[in-house]
Amino acid sequence: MALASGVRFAPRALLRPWALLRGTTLGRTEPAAGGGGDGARRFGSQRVLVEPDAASGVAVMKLRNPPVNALSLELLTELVISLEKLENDKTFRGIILTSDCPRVFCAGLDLTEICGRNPAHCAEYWKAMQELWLRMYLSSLVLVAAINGACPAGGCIIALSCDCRVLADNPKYRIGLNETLLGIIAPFWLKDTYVNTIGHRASEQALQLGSLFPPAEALQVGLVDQVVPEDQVQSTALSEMARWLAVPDHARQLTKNMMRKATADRLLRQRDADTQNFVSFVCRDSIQKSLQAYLEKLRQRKG
Ligand SMILES: CC/C=C\C/C=C\C/C=C\C/C=C/C(=O)SCCNC(=O)CCNC(=O)[C@H](O)C(C)(C)COP(=O)(O)OP(=O)(O)OC[C@H]1O[C@@H](n2cnc3c(N)ncnc32)[C@H](O)[C@@H]1OP(=O)(O)O
Repeated sequence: MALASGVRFAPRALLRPWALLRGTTLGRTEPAAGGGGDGARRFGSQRVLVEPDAASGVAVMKLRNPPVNALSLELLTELVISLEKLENDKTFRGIILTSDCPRVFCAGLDLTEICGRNPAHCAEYWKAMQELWLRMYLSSLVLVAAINGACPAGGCIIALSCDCRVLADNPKYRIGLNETLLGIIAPFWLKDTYVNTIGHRASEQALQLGSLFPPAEALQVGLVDQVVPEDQVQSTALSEMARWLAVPDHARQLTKNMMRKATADRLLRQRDADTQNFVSFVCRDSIQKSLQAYLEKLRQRKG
């Protein structure tokens, strides 16, 4: 990902993303409802809808992996590819990331990807999670999260990777890293991202307690930048975007890189070890049992 200055952000480490997309519709371009010209054409994939506005240089990227936008391997892969596509298109300077699923921004890791799966699958899955975080955290584009639903754990990771967060004012839309309540542990790079956002003491407390913050508290602790009525989330995200885009790209990009590079480099240096830790941790019998019990609880809660 080369900047205008020639500085490179994240190395293109990933994956074989295309191999995962058999049977999906990524790359399809279609006119948006009521749309006409180029700026109104949308593209995307099965699970990520992209509505680009060439005139403003801003694309709205919608997660649509119902019912709760759980981060399946396919969703992670499609997000990386959509992000890359926008980054490689000089028309675009910013992305507003939001959810197409009612009441949920993103439910975090898709627990079915790590429950009852073999170590190779868990490793592939975790590498895709690392890749998305690296790409988002170091993106040269401005990323604004328009958080229009619940945002636990991995959902919060996605939001924290953005430059700015706008949360809808609904007490059900809680945000935070609740991993400990599932009996799992946030990896160091996620902890670092939390600390970078809300500071050490607040992170220490929130991580250990697995706190999920309702909007007013999320604002107070600095986890989000604005809390607004639900019907103003998109317009506020657009206003925020305008504020960020008022800054010359090269200066903003280099500053972002300066602020975030050390955190990303730490993962890049230990990526394999982090994957091994993850796999050996989640494949333990005791962890599998608690994840299974958590999933079961979620499924029963429904009825
Ligand atoms: C050294 C390091 C070592 C190890 C590191 C270890 C781990 C890595 C750590 C951290 C990274 C991140 C971790 C995670 O993200 S774990 C996932 C955490 N997510 C949650 O706790 C959220 C769970 N979901 C909910 O609370 C609710 O679903 C939600 C508030 C999002 C929406 O509520 P709603 O009432 O609208 O929907 P539900 O009826 O609850 O759910 C519908 C449907 O979806 C299924 N579901 C929900 N969440 C998940 C999920 N995360 N994965 C898979 N499936 C999920 C739910 O079971 C229902 O299914 P069904 O009954 O079959 O319709």
